[in-house]
This record gives sequence, structure tokens and C-alpha cells, in this order.
Amino acid sequence: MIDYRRLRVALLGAGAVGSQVAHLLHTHADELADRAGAALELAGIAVRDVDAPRDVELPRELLTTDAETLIVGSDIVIELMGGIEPARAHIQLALNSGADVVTANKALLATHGTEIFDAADQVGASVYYEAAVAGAIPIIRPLRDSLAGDRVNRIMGIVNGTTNYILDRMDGEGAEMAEVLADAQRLGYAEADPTADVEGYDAAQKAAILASLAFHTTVPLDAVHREGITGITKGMMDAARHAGYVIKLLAVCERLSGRADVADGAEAISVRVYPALVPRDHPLASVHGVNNAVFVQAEAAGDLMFYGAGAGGMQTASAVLGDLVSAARRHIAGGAGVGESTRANLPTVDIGKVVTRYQVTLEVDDRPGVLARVAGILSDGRVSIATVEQSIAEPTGPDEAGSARLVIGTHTAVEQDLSETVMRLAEDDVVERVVSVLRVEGD
Ligand SMILES: NC(=O)C1=CN([C@@H]2O[C@H](COP(=O)(O)OP(=O)(O)OC[C@H]3O[C@@H](n4cnc5c(N)ncnc54)[C@H](O)[C@@H]3O)[C@@H](O)[C@H]2O)C=CC1
Ligand SMILES: N[C@@H](CC=O)C(=O)O
Ligand code: NA
Repeated sequence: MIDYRRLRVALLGAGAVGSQVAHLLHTHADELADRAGAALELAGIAVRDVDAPRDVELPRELLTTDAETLIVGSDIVIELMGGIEPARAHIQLALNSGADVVTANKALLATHGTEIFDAADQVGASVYYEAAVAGAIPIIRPLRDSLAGDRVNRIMGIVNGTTNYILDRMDGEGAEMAEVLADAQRLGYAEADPTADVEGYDAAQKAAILASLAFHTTVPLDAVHREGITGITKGMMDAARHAGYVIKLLAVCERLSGRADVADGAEAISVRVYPALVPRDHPLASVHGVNNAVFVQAEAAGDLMFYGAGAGGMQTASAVLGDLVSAARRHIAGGAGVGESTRANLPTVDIGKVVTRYQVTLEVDDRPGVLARVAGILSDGRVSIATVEQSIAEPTGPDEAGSARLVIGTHTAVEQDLSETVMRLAEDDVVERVVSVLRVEGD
């Protein structure tokens, strides 16, 4: 048995992820010590209530409500409380007292990342956050280290497990969103406030982190366009299936160059999160349940795909423990940590300037000339039609005019042109209702 140097590890939070970290740290203590080159001693676990009932049994003597004292005496602090405060203050205290930090807190990093990374730089410490994006999937380290010599041009991914789980069950079983969300919460996938998942905030935070790493640029959260899945109905899922698509919540991070709205030779980026139609034969369409997948297109490497569990206590704990081993190795080796690379400082373009394909579904009067009228409005708005499918609804009474449903697939169009055109369609007499407007990605 090697007599390793002991490193004191503080764990803040013992929920879905924290309790699994404590469990695995205990179960695999010897192996982890061999890999880290140090014995990782769990010095304490900060909780809100030491007497609260827990799914995973934790050593009672390690539980404390005094997070500050625990932090100050530790070499490595693992923050798994979530939320902004007191997580932010605890991480600052940890860095100021010479500890390295491991966190899964994307909400905090996407909003206060610069402040935290600067604080780490000042004291020569490191912040590790593999678990913050796409749970168990290694994606932070590949972007930060493995692809540091390449130029990433595009990332497209499913980065929220809860919404993928919900959409997949709506698609596969025709389930309702509310009932499936309750299951995602019970299984430990959802955020403490699941609005973060279903309204796309969690995916937007992850997109900001991914884009910052990929494009060596600090991407503030308010530069990320965000739409959630609460507007997605069973009818939209059925229509998507009928048309050969599935609806997925996507995060898209793009490098843009050679554009009229960006100065000559300069580059910009677009970072956005929205539900989109994905062709059923696209690999992202086969990402089921709580799994995530991230496609990375890099100039030299070409196309790379990262796939696996995007949420879940045990799965996410794997990424946290990987970071813990890295932090321990660095702590033993000494020297300053490697800071974030943000010098490229690329500007972000507004969603209105993004170019993509769309599917617009309309209910229109079923009478001669309507199709030509709709086509004219689209053409005037610089939106070019790729496909049109028409289905006729039976009149509801003898005096009622029938109505028709038009499903229009567009060629690539500028978002602003498309949205202004949809507004014009909505106001036109022949259009009874705009049923849905969805972007199409991945074909
Ligand atoms: N659950 C998952 O699948 C994943 C979660 N994450 C992130 O990991 C972090 C933890 O997530 P979960 O374990 O799911 O959350 P959770 O809500 O199950 O656990 C958080 C725990 O921290 C405790 N806590 C909160 N504030 C505290 C305070 N002031 N003092 C002491 N304890 C406090 C809570 O009582 C709770 O037990 C979050 O930042 C989350 O976004 C990241 C990837 C996946
Ligand atoms: N709530 C998140 C947890 C992991 O980041 C998700 O569902 O993806
Ligand atoms: Na990850």
C-alpha cells in the first residue's frame, strides 16, 4: 500500500449528483488514489439539514451545515449545490484559500464565469467543470484541450437531458409534457426549478459555455438566443413525424465569416437554443431518453460526435470524479493552473441575421388562388419555397367554407425576413391561422 499524500476534499451539496460523488469516492477510494497520486480524503459534506432523509446513505459524522469552515480547511472543493448564491461565494472562498474547484454549476458559470476564472487566475488555481455540460459526456476537456490546436466552426447538439427525455416520450408514446416532466424530476434529471430545463435556460447556459470554449471568446448568457419546448404540442410532434422529422431542443454555436453584416475578413458567432425539426435519419434523431449528443465540426479534425448520458446523478458523478482526479494531480504537481482562452473576442450576431431553413404550417381558406397568394407573400419577403404539402379539412357544416392545411418547407432564409413574412401571412385574409413555425436543422 503506497503512503500517498492526503488531499482534503470538501463536498458542497448532497443531492442527486453530490450523494453519488460521495458514494463513488468512498467505494473506489484506493483506485482513485492510485490514479490521482494522492489519497482523496472526503473531509466533510455541506448540507442544509444534517437530519434530512436521503436516498443514498452518507456517513453522519461528515455532514455539516458549516460550509465555510469546511471550505477553508480543504485542498479541493466540489460545488454541487447548484444556483448562484451561496455557490458563488463558496467558490470564491475556496479559491481565495488556495483550493482548486470542481463544479457542475452551469447556471453559475454562464453568468459569473469571468469573475470566477479571473479569481482562479489571480491565485494560480484551477476550476474544472466537465459535468456542467452534457453530464457524463466528455466535451469540456475535448474542446478545451484536445481541440486547442484546431479551429471549431460549428457545434450542434442536444445538451439538455430532461427536455430530450420529454420530447422523446411525447414522440414515442404520445405522452403529455406535464406527466413526463414529473418522471424526469423523480429520476433526478431536472434542475431544482424545472423551468430552467423546459424553457431552455439550462441549454442556453450550456451553449454559452460551449461557444466560449469553441470560439475562445467570452459569450455572455444574454448573447444566446433562447426558446424552450413549452410551445411544442402533441399535434406538432405528430405533424413532424408525418413529415419525416422529429422535434429536438438543439443548441447551435456557429462561426460566421464572409457575411455582409460583418466587417471585411472579420468573423462573428451565432449562439442559439430552440426546438427544431431534425430529419428522422439524422444521427441526432436517434438520441433517445436522457441522452445527449454534441456534433463538433472543426477545420482540421472534420466532424466529431460525442454521445452519452446527459443527466442523472451517478452518470454526472463520473464527470465530477474525473475532474477531481485532474484537480488532485495538478494540486500535487503545483504551479499555476491554465486559465480560460478568450482572446479571440468575436462579436455575436443577433438571431434576426441567422440563416437557416424553416417549416411553416398554415391553415388557409380552401378556395382557388390561395396557394398563389401565399406563394406571392413568401416571394415578396425573400423566402423561397422548397416544398409544399396541402391537406384538406372537411367543412364543419353545409354553409361552411372548407379550410386547407399548408405545410411549407423553405430554402434557407434570413430569420428576420422569415419572421416579417410570417407576420404578413398571419394578417392576410386568406390565412386563417399560423399553426407553427419551426426551424429545420441537420439536413
Ligand atoms: N442532476 C443532474 O443530472 C445534473 C446536475 N448538474 C448540476 O449539478 C448541480 C447539482 O445538481 P443536483 O444534484 O441535481 O441538484 P439537487 O437539487 O438534487 O442537489 C443539490 C443539493 O444541494 C443542497 N443545497 C443547496 N443549497 C445549499 C446550501 N446553501 N447549503 C447546503 N446545501 C445546499 C440541496 O439541499 C440539495 O440537496 C447543479 O448545479 C446542477 O445544475 C449537472 C449535470 C447533471
Ligand atoms: N437538468 C439538466 C441536468 C444536466 O445538466 C438536464 O436535464 O440536462
Ligand atoms: Na460533460
